[in-house]
Amino acid sequence: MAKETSNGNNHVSTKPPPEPSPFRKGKFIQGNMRILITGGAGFIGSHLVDRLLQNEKNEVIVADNYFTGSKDNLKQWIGHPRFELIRHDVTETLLVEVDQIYHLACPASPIFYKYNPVKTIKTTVIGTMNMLGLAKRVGARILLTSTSEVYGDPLVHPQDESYWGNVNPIGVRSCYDEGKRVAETLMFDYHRQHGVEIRIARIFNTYGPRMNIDDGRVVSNFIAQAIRGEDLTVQLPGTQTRSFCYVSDMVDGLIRLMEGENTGPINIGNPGEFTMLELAETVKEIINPKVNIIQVENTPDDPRQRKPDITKAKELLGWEPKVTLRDGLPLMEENFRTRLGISRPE
Ligand SMILES: NC(=O)c1ccc[n+]([C@@H]2O[C@H](COP(=O)([O-])OP(=O)(O)OC[C@H]3O[C@@H](n4cnc5c(N)ncnc54)[C@H](O)[C@@H]3O)[C@@H](O)[C@H]2O)c1
Ligand SMILES: O=C(O)[C@H]1O[C@H](OP(=O)(O)OP(=O)(O)OC[C@H]2O[C@@H](n3ccc(=O)[nH]c3=O)[C@H](O)[C@@H]2O)[C@H](O)[C@@H](O)[C@@H]1O
Repeated sequence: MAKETSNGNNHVSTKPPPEPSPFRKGKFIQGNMRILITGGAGFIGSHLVDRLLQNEKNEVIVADNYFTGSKDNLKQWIGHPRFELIRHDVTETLLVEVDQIYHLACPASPIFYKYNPVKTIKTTVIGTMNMLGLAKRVGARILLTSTSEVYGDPLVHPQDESYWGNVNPIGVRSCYDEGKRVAETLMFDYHRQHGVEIRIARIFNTYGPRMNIDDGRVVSNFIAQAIRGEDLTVQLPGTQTRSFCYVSDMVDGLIRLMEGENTGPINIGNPGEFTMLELAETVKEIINPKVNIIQVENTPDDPRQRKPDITKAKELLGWEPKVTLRDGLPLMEENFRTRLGISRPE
């Protein structure tokens, strides 16, 4: 019987987990932990690489198609003996021998995931199926970075993991929301049917250094606009809320989830909740008090409120975020100023 790691009886696998590599069972010498990170050239993935490679017992392989990520995010590791970078699209089969898989590959910013919605669905569905097939073959544990978007435009506030969501199945965001919902389903089906060891993180808006400057997400937009002295574009109505988690806290939560005994899904996010107007005011105050805040049209199906209930993460992972928005914004500002080549006025 597989270990009881899940949150409901019908979610617990009746199959033993697939056998890990014989290398893992070596009596005298245990090899390094080999970790695959799909989407590791992206924003969260590259910070995860940094953290995992601090442990000398870890080897990291990144597989990424560079759609929204870049080699630049990993330049400090290229040529390192415990690091390998593969240009690979997860919608194709990948044959590697690994012990753990952090499966992040997927465009995350709405403007990027809506750019080619069919490809986004292929990435979430076929990509996740491919990674689960790999996990099954090599006996690896796999963690999926799911999203708070599985809750859609939530009718429950704050959102806890038992909420099934309020998602438009045919809207312009559905390629991502529904794609991630199917990815979660696939994870639990491979767990129940094949015993694959799974972990699911439901990530809430995360920000920090290395986000693409023209990424389109709200924190990167406002910071780049404030540094350039442009208007901060608050999309209507401006009263919609989000909860923003600094990337170092996120990486810490993901590793704890991977190393722990719970399948999830577990919300990982910062419960501090802000309206977009409040966020704009805060960015203005901290980065450039001279800029104007303007209101612009929004896109369809934008969720009106979002705030994680992180009781499970606290209890099961001993995790809670440490970095407040006011502490995180200046860290991101510094990184954006360097990349934009605009220093802080004296
Ligand atoms: N940042 C957030 O606020 C947030 C919130 C919820 C969930 N997530 C999830 O976390 C993960 C990482 O998000 P991020 O913010 O770092 O985004 P990101 O866009 O910076 O990173 C995604 C990475 O995946 C790669 N990728 C995309 N499609 C691929 C494919 N078909 N094959 C291989 N690689 C592919 C991209 O090139 C990029 O490097 C995503 O799965 C996203 O859905 C992020
Ligand atoms: O937490 C999550 O689960 C999701 O968070 C974000 O999705 P979203 O919250 O829509 O991200 P943004 O594009 O940053 O939008 C946040 C809010 O800011 C507003 N916004 C955005 C950009 C802008 O310039 N101005 C502005 O007011 C949007 O209307 C929206 O209400 C991520 O990009 C998704 O990948 C992720 O899954």
